Amino acid sequence: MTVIEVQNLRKAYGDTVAVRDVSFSVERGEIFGILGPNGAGKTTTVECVSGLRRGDGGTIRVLGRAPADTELRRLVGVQLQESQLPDKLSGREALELFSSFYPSPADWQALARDLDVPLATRYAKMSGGQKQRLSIALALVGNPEIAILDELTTGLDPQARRHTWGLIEAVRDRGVTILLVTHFMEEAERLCDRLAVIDHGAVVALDTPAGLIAGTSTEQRIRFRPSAPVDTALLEARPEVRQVVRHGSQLEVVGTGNLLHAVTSVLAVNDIIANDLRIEQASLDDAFVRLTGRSDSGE
Ligand SMILES: Nc1ncnc2c1ncn2[C@@H]1O[C@H](COP(=O)(O)OP(=O)(O)OP(=O)(O)O)[C@@H](O)[C@H]1O
Repeated sequence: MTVIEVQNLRKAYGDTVAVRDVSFSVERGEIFGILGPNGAGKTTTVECVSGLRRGDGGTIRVLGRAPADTELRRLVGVQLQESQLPDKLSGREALELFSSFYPSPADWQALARDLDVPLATRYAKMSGGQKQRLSIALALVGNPEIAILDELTTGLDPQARRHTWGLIEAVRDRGVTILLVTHFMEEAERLCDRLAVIDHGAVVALDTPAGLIAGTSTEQRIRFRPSAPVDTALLEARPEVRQVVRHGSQLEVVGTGNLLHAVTSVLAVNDIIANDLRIEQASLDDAFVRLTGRSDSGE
């Protein structure tokens, strides 16, 4: 069942067209990612879905309603990139206050424990990571059906980031649908069921992480140190092999299909052992570069 439907969304700020043409739909229970370089229009898109901004064109439906529908405040939890709270509010006060807005809130103490939110610290005194963890907890405290998380792990150290991924998966396992904006390829690959790659205000690809990677290249590279000299013509004679390159004592074989089987069977017939064998395949980074022409996501 579709819970978020965005069709031909457009939004400009004066002369700057932030979102040119964005369409995607999110199914109940999935973690749907929006990935793209800086300034691609990701935040503007999710702000329109959250009802915080109005698009100039296109349609958005969240649980069948228009984003501004007040009923959605109860059903959708939002964690935004730069949430600002009053400086004097402590973690405990913020969680207590927010949970009082909802008819059946989550156990905020358990959330604070899971996310390591400092309860006694005032907002102004919190580190960037602590503020971030508090804002994630606030997005989840109302027990929402949908959680919208923008750059949820930016500013967290790698360990805290991995811990947060586990928490997000646990939230999804409770049936919450998650719309996630991220810069991090590893995060997108690990967490998202499907991804929309946005560039210059438009969706340039929409697929599973594995589908995006497969669309990039089916080519593989195998590197190894042969235990004895190899007649490279024997490898090149195999249809799976496109190229064999020597790098000192190492051989690199580039090809497609069941390349590993092709290489190991040639070596086995010739009593050669492949030492230090490594296989390289296309990654989500490669897919991102192909789709956006940029070498990183702007971290
Ligand atoms: N309030 C605003 N007023 C004017 N221009 C804006 C505003 N917010 C965003 N923009 C511009 O709109 C474009 C898209 O911005 P947006 O924040 O949606 O992108 P983003 O993909 O989320 O980027 P980032 O990864 O840097 O957060 C950018 O050119 C940005 O400078």
